[in-house]
Amino acid sequence: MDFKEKLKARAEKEGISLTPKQLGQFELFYKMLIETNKSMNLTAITDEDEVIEKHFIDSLSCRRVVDMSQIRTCIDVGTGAGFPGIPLKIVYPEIDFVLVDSLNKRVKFLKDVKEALGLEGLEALHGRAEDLARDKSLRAAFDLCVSRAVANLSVLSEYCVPFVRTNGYFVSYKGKKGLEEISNAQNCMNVLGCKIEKVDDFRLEEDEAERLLIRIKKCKGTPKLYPRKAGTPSKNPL
Ligand SMILES: C[S@@+](CC[C@H](N)C(=O)[O-])C[C@H]1O[C@@H](n2cnc3c(N)ncnc32)[C@H](O)[C@@H]1O
Repeated sequence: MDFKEKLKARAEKEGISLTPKQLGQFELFYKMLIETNKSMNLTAITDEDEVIEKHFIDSLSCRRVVDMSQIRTCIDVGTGAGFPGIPLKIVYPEIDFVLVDSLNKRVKFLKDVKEALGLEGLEALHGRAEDLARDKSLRAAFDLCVSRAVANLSVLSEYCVPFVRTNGYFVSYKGKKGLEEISNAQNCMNVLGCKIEKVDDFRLEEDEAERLLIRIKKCKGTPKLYPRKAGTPSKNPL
């Protein structure tokens, strides 16, 4: 089977039906990822099957805990090479996405991906979450924030929750260590005015690793103090 056939079949098992256009966009993204990875550190995962499973299918898993048909705006914090943001944008083109990363060369790669794939309604922004969350056009502006492999849950919630509108969601993609992080995050949830509403524990078909999706609901406006200045959340987690 070629790349598109494999991805189509794998997505169908997850209940996702991909159009020829979407399959073409995934294939082009895969090619750009592998080509650019030769000169820039984007990902340690390069095998075709593994990219499909651990990057593409994994990125789409937030639909397990959020009704994506209710989402109009989404921000991906610490997106790196575009995970989970780019796969989500391909599958949900009607949602406006902002992808944020503190490494400019990765943001430049994402701008090239946007152009090549013809992704309308997607902006790649260079900056630290702690600084960008103070920008009036971004603060409390999103129905959903997603983030994978960026920081522990308390630190990450301080980065992410300020971007979410009241009653919106932050979904944190975690491995099995996520459970311990949840038990240490209660103070942080209280301070930020949010709560852990749902935890989904699952495995992907082609990967043994335990995965955890943590859905956090923002219950009220984030106090102005948060996020604290760049570097403070990770040095001194809430
Ligand atoms: C381990 S990578 C994960 C990338 C991607 N989310 C994934 O799952 O493949 C973490 C990324 O978060 C970015 N990052 C770390 N701290 C950040 C911050 N405070 N604000 C914005 N981006 C940050 C890094 O530059 C890096 O690209």
